[in-house]
Amino acid sequence: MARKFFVGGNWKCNGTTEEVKKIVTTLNEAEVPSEDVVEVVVSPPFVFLTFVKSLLRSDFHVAAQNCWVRKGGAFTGEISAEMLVNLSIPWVIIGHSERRALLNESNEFVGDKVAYALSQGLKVIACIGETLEERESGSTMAVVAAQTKAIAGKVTNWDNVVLAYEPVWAIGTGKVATPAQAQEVHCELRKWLHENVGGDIAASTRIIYGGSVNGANCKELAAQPDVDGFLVGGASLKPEFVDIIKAATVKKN
Ligand SMILES: O=C(CO)COP(=O)(O)O
Repeated sequence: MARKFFVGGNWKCNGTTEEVKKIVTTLNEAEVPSEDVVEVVVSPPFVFLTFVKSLLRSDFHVAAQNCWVRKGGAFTGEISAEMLVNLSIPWVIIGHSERRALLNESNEFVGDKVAYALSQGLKVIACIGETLEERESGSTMAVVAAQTKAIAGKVTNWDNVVLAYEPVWAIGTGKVATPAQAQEVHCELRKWLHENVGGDIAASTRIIYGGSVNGANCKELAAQPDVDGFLVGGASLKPEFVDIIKAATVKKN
């Protein structure tokens, strides 16, 4: 089954109103492959979500960077999945390594969040990835399999899930995984899905790569058979994000 190329821009905790307008203007003026070829989703901080949604071209979509694990209520500072649905925000990023590390989000908690967000009708970019220590000790696959298992155990319908492999050592470091390193893990993850979830789901679920992706390295990564797109941090705030979107055409050659 064909997997449509997916490019997400995770703006993290960045931007002023002026900067946000500038990024959106650049995206709106860009000539990129059609929606049939590439799915583009940008993820501004919560406070800019509706603003970006109102300005953004209609073939690009928005994602929140997080949401609460259950129904909203007395949870000061949290944003619920129901609120995102109410505002017609279609996507949410869950389990980013920055939240796992800095806010102690466990595999279990991330799995619960993914399940709840899906149950409310959101589409989810679920993030996994190993630290440098884990890679160097040879436990990369064990770590990402455990993270994926915690998610897979609670997901009944994979149609609205994109799996983002983001090695922690590659995030914000300029130290991108080599195409071979990315392909190896993506291929293993697809095998894991095949064995533990099902062949059809393994074949149809997009597994995207994140970690120091930029305009210069995106094409080689995109050419890998199991790399179905990207989740981009720093470079998604810059005009080169457009070049990363265009890397989708590599798949058609
Ligand atoms: O964390 C990331 C995307 O979610 C990747 O960040 P960088 O592209 O800045 O390395």
